[in-house]
Amino acid sequence: MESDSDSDGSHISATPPRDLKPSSPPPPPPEKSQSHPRSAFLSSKSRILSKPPSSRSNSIPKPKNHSPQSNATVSKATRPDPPPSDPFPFPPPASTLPFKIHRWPSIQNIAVSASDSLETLPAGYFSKSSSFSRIRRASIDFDCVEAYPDPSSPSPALIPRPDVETGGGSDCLVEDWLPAELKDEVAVSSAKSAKAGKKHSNLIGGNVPMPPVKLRKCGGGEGNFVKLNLNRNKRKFMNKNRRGNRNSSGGRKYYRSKKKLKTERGGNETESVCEEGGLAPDSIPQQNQNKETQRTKINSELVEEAVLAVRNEASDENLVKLLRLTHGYSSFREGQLEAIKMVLSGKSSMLVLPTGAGKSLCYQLPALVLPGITLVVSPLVALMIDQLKQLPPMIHGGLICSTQKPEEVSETVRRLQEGTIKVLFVSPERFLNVEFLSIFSATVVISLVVVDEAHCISEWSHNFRPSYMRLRASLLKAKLNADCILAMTATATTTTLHAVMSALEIPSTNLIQKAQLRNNFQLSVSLSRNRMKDLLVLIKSSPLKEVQSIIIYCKFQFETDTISKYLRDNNVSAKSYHSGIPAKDRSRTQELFCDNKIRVVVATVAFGMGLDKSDVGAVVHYSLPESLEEYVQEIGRAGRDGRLSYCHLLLDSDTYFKLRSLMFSDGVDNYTVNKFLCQVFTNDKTLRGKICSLVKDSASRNFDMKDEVVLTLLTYLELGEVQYLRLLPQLNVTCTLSFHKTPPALLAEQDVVIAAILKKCEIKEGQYVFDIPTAANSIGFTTTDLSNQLLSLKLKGEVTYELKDQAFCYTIVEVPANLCSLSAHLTKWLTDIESCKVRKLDTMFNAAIFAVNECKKASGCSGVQHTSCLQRKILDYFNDEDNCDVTTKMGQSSPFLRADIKVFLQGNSQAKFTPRAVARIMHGIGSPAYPSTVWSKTHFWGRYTQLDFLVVMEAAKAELINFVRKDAV
Ligand SMILES: Nc1ncnc2c1ncn2[C@@H]1O[C@H](COP(=O)(O)OP(=O)(O)OP(=O)(O)O)[C@@H](O)[C@H]1O
Repeated sequence: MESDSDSDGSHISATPPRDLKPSSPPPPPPEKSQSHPRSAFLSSKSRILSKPPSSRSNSIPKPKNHSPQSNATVSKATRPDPPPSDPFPFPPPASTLPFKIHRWPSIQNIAVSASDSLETLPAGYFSKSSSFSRIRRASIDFDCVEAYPDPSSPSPALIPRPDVETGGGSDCLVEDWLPAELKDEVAVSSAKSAKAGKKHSNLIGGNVPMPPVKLRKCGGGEGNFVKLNLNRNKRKFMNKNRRGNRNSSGGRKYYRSKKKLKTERGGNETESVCEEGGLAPDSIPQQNQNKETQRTKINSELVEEAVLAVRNEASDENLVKLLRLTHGYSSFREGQLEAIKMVLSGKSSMLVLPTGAGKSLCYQLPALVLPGITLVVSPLVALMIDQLKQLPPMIHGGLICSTQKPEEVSETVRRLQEGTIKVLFVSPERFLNVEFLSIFSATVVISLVVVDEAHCISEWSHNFRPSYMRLRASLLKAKLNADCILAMTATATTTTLHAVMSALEIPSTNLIQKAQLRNNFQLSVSLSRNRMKDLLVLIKSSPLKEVQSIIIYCKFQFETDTISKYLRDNNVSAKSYHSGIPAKDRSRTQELFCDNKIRVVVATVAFGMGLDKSDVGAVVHYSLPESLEEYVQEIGRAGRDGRLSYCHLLLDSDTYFKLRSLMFSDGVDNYTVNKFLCQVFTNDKTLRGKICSLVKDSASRNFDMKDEVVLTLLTYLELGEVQYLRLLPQLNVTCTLSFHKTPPALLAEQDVVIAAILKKCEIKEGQYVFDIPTAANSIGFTTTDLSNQLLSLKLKGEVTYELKDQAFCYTIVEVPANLCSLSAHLTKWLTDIESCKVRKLDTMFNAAIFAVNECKKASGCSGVQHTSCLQRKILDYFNDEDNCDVTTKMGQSSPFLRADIKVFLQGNSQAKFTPRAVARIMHGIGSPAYPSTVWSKTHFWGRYTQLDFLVVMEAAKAELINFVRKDAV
């Protein structure tokens, strides 16, 4: 068998390889190919704004040397190979081309691994496989093919598990997805083959080298180190200066100029500008300090009086007075007063206001008035820090997240218990866990729970966060005695709103919803064949050339770096921003941008959350957003000062195809989920209530699921309708210990932990290797207790140790009565979420395509400017998602697909595949068991990105069945 996946039978490929050099003229194209999708980009619509003629010179596509028709060395390449249906119904080209173009647009451009550099995907970005439903449609019952398998004794039908270190392919055996009758056939055949010493033809060979799977850095979604008490040294009452100012850094500038002045006058050169933007308190001249103190005192008294007045009567007048004193604003914005009054009267409410409309104020004022504390649950640490900083000085805030040091958490708890914190920010991962609940003694009363970015609760939102499942009214009431909830979002469809309000038990009468789109945007979109050039032209042409601050959003980290460099090379001051850049450099970039020292930030989605720069004048989407929600959220970074701002989308098909493929990168199948559950709820009953662990690396390869998907499943098992388990902090579970002073046996006599370790360890080359949870369980310790004990022995010089194998840890609360139905339920849940995400992407793409291709330009749209039609699409979408056009532009069939899959399987007959695995390879998506580093070498990699993933998966299933059947005969 061929072991090199690069030579997987490409010479008999049904479609030609991509990289062969042309050696004969292209074959005559089929009639249909005149409407080649790429050629659509040549239409006049593809010209962006006032693009100079030179940039249009490449408007006629050159045949690529990888194109099907250019390859005469391939046996079947003499026939045209476009898919029969037009997956991309752009209008035919206006130009008369010297040759016809076939339909395989730059597949190699699309073939980027899913794991390459896609910016932090929301936790809910897993796919599921529609395989579940598709398989059902094919009336093959794949449910529970292996209910409760004993992991130690594989069914005779199963092929021996491969060594995942050495081969490609997952631990999900090819037979797992087979119909029962075929499994029997294969079982017989396998047994025969085994007797005859024959290797199963679809078995992973041990000779395909498997590169190490890149692990993400641990730390989850709360990756930033957070200093406590950020608002402690805040300048008092500087908010009025800072807020509502065209230049949001006005306050900072004021202080900086003072510093400069002082230095010029020979003042102390060592005085520092504090991180929050003002001078450090000790540098303020004594006289000023006194005045400041005096003012603060008077203000505090006034605020206290105003608070009392509101407590007596929450009238408009009293509230405006309080607003003036706390925030310096003379009036409320639309929706604010309504929301504040609702909350003050103890009614849970749902607040939907556009980005930048001032939602934070709707909990800040009540926090001051209500007797207890206000808990704010926020999805990102960066966002929490920002919100903490933005609290007015008289509202004391604190923050709790998992990346804090223990002493920082203790300090917050101390302040909380002594009553000096009014607003506490907490991440959803922390919320309601045992440690968190222990903070709240009877003395700490919670008056209000605020759920920021509340759409994250709903699976049907664009940004579902499994950890938000913790936020259910019933749980909040039971565990925190919290009756009043304020849910806030800027972007939610009707479906999402219903889901959120139902989870938080908010009556429909308590919905405060204003238009989800501000009306100071000019929305434009253009088709682009050369986005980089078009972007430069855009920025250097009117109206953007007059705009001081611009954000460019990209989907991939590498794009942000490339584009910012390109812009700099062309005299545009630009910096990139993404989560791969060190935090210090990121804040520096944000600071430079806020201070107008750089004009452009080229960023992934990581930039903008909590950014309160009011004068961003333009947002350019270099990549298609994944949903209209994302689009609205990102354009919402512009024009927060109310001025007209420009939002341009550079539309290209490659990005759409790539994103659509990636939507399927996290899918799961019922049989995989079933196996997963079997491993989680191990048959070993003695483990009930004990600490269990799943090593991330091996679990993700065995089940061919990303860490995020594993975590989502575990989170569901903890927070779903029934609590099956309790998640514990993740840790490295394998410890290799060396003793240095006291001999091990002697130390064991003095130390119960060492005694337990010696009983549970293996000795390898003089070192003691053990599993931390196993050792902890044997003496009833928590893993933290055991780790602390080891640490103290290390500090005494007794031992040194190394830790490895990062794992998810949990204890089992209840073993599900029926693993099969639970796995079916979980699979359907994930599948539905994936379909929803795909629909959202299609809707976004359709809206953009409508603007460039179908907009009649009757109602104010003109040229590339489509404010009116896009606004209408967006509002329709938010008002009633179901009415939106979600027809897909993806191809639904190809005459060559089955043949290509067959060739691929033949060329890799030693590897095991599932239909999903094959479809992923055809779509150029890497996965833990089939990493792009290995599989991108096959020439089928990413070949069918323009065909619907589900269609490819169906074809793969049919071919795999044929393959196995043949093998069984
Ligand atoms: N009544 C008001 N008058 C003037 N400015 C206000 C008022 N309320 C809020 N603002 C200012 O509007 C800006 C945006 O407020 P905020 O950050 O709360 O918006 P948001 O709705 O939470 O936005 P996002 O959804 O983007 O987080 C802030 O600078 C805030 O101080």
